[in-house]
Amino acid sequence: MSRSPSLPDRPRLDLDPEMSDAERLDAMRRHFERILTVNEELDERLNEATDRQEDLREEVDHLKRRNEVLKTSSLYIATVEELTDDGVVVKQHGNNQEVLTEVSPGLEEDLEAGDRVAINDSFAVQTLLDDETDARAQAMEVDASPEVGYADIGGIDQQVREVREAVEDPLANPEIFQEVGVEPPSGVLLYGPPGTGKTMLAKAVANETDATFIKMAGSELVQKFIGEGSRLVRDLFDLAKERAPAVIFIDEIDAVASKRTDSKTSGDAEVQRTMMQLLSEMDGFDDREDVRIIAATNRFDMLDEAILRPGRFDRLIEVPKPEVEGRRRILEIHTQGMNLADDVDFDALADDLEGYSGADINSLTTEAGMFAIRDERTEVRAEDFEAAREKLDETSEEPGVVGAEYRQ
Ligand SMILES: Nc1ncnc2c1ncn2[C@@H]1O[C@H](COP(=O)(O)OP(=O)(O)OP(=O)(O)O)[C@@H](O)[C@H]1O
Repeated sequence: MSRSPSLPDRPRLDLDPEMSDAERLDAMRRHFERILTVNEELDERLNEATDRQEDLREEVDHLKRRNEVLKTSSLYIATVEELTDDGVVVKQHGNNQEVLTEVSPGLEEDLEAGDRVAINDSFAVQTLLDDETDARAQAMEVDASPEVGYADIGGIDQQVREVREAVEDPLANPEIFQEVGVEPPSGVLLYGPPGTGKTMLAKAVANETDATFIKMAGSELVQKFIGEGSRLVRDLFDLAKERAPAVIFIDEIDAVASKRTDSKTSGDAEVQRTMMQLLSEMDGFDDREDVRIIAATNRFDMLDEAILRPGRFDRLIEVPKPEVEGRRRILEIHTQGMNLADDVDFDALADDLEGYSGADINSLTTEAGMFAIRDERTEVRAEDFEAAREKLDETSEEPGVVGAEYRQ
């Protein structure tokens, strides 16, 4: 950086007592002119300094922002072990490394042993995090006895059979597998368009085997803190073992198990770590007969093949949209409690609903009921189903509305 030139000297007025009045006046005029010049020069220097100050301020702001980004993009999760006079002992999640570290000013008083905190690259504690149980509760749905049975699922009988074979038999009769000497499939992967009954299938199999249903959405596993996703995966498997017999259902598995991309952002690395944790939990799961794992995806094409290897998700079951007979059955299931008029013809209706998923058919029946209510009738007629179908077909033209993106 160049150093500023020194400031101009202050002009001096030298008056000689021998001077005549005219000479004095002249000297004073010249002095006055010198003062004006110096003043102009100082003004100019002041403007320069103000501009420079402005530039520096911008630079400081920029550096502050960068610092913020750096701080937030590289935080790790740790648990406070002990508060000592020399600092705080924290244990980092993931590698269990213990370190004695310092705390950001203003945080010291809030910390207690057992707290979950975010630490930066140099292990300094940056933030106090919410209670871990909150994070767990948000990410997982636990249902001791889901109220879905096989009879509630229509049009995918073959898939129900396959899931029962791969999940129910090892839970209910593990000895058969031992006697025959074969390993039951490790994990079942259900794939197909949205709303075709994948979640229902997983719930039904948990219900019918009296197992606890534990659901986690893949998108919830992709956490912003380093180490958090893999920790949740570990928690998920620990919880399943505690609550066994249990069915673990990982929805949207593509969020954690997509093909590797070329980009090397820290977010991708974190997703990779979460997937590795998932694979290692599955690989290390020897005595797994009382915990079964089901995953689901709408994006089979995106999956990393590593998760499909033997011993992992090695039973693939496609859950397609229902054919006409399946649509008829799903219509029956979802109108069971409805007061239907004689003119409702399920065969004709099922024929017309080409491309509808189970979830679409469920919406259709509810919508038809709404038309009857609006018309102040207690009986649902064929015309209500027709009006409901028109309404759903209309909304499905708009992107983002149920059905639009996957109805071929
Ligand atoms: N085969 C089916 N039989 C009966 N009802 C169905 C069927 N498929 C879907 N439904 C209805 O649609 C709702 C949503 O289905 P579900 O959540 O099981 O779909 P999904 O395949 O898991 O969807 P996503 O991929 O979007 O998670 C169900 O609660 C049920 O009312």
